[in-house]
Amino acid sequence: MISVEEALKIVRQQAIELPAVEVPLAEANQKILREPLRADRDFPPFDRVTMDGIALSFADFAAGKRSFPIAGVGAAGAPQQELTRQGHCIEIMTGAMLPAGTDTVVRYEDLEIRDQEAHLTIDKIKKGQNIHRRGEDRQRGDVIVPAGRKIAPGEIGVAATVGRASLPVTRPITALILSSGDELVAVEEKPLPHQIRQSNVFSIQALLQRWGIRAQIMHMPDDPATIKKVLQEQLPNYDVLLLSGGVSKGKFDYIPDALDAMGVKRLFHRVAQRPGKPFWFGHIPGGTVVFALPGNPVSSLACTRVYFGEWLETSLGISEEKPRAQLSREVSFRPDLNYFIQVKLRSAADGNLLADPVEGHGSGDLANLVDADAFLMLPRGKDHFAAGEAYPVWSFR
Ligand SMILES: Nc1nc2c(c(=O)[nH]1)N[C@H]1C(S)=C(S)[C@@H](COP(=O)(O)OP(=O)(O)OC[C@H]3O[C@@H](n4cnc5c(N)ncnc54)[C@H](O)[C@@H]3O)O[C@H]1N2
Ligand code: MOO
Repeated sequence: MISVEEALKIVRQQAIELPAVEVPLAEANQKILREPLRADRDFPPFDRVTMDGIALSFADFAAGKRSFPIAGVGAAGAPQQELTRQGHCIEIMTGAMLPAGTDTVVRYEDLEIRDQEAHLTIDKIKKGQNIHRRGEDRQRGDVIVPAGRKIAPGEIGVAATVGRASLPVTRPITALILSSGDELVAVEEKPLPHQIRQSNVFSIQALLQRWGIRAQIMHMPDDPATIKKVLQEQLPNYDVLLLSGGVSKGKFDYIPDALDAMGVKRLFHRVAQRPGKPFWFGHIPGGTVVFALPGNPVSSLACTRVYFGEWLETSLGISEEKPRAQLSREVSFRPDLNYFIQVKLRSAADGNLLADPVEGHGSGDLANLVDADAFLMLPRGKDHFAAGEAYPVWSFR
């Protein structure tokens, strides 16, 4: 049995390289950008008026002028106007190019217009006011978004503004979620007294959607020959297989042997943690990575969130230190295991993230997951955890 830290390290070492694919802008959100986005023009591309009002020359104001005959009107989207008559102004709208021959904009709220003339109603204006200067934000040729960045609404807006209708992004992972167990029946079926409905595969599929993965689902009976056949057929088709159930010590727990027989190399089996102790992890060298998750619903969800999440984020180059949350009350846990305790998260008045333990009835209690938001990792080596102590947290909401 290995420690959580060793297990995480091994999982990270199996990160894979994914190719880049071109996707339409509308599908790029949350994916990883593979090439830098550069400014094709200055940001903004011209001296942009930021208030509806009049554009004038500050020198006229400084010379004492307070009334300005209107020489023209400029809308956003119209070519640049030019003020040629000294002491005049041009009515100008937000988003328009600043007219040539002007350097200052006064908003409508600070003037009155009578007889085609604008009369200022304020005494103080600043030279250059209400203008967003050309190139003030970024210069043409600047890298605005570096390669490797996770795309979010800001990056989408920049891509659009520099004229990219499609973007090169990391191809999404292909994943198959495979359950096993003769007690499991389809969701649509009415279980007999000794049966239960499939649920893990759907929870795991939903969890994977947080990373934009559309995983397939399949079920296998507890029959070694069938399991091997399904594995043989499916292993070459996916980057990842997530198996649920059949990895502990039961007489019908065939998964580890079947994986071994199909050439999947075991990298570890059993981790010093609860839930999820019987977790099995391996790979086909240079090929498919396999997460064989313990069948209990809380265990399979916790292992997917923590280990699959870490593997995926490392593969995508976006693995980060996990956020931490503070226990809101004391907890005792005696076994010499890391404890991924279920918690509800809330933010305290001082801004700290607080974790309210919601322990439930063990790793088979799938109803408890609806009362929780996250797994908080309490470390081994102590059995009493005081209120206020902070630990890493993995949200599954
Ligand atoms: N002698 C031992 N027994 C067990 C150990 C152990 O160390 N020694 N570990 C326990 C722990 S911890 C866990 S977790 C489970 C994991 O066992 P398996 O991975 O072999 O899972 P199964 O036995 O197939 O299933 C466990 C439990 O979960 C239900 N299940 C399974 N798949 C699904 C599914 N797709 N949807 C809903 N529910 C599912 C299954 O019916 C069982 O009730 O082993 C302990 N035993
Ligand atoms: O992995 Mo088991 O989850 O401790 O019941």
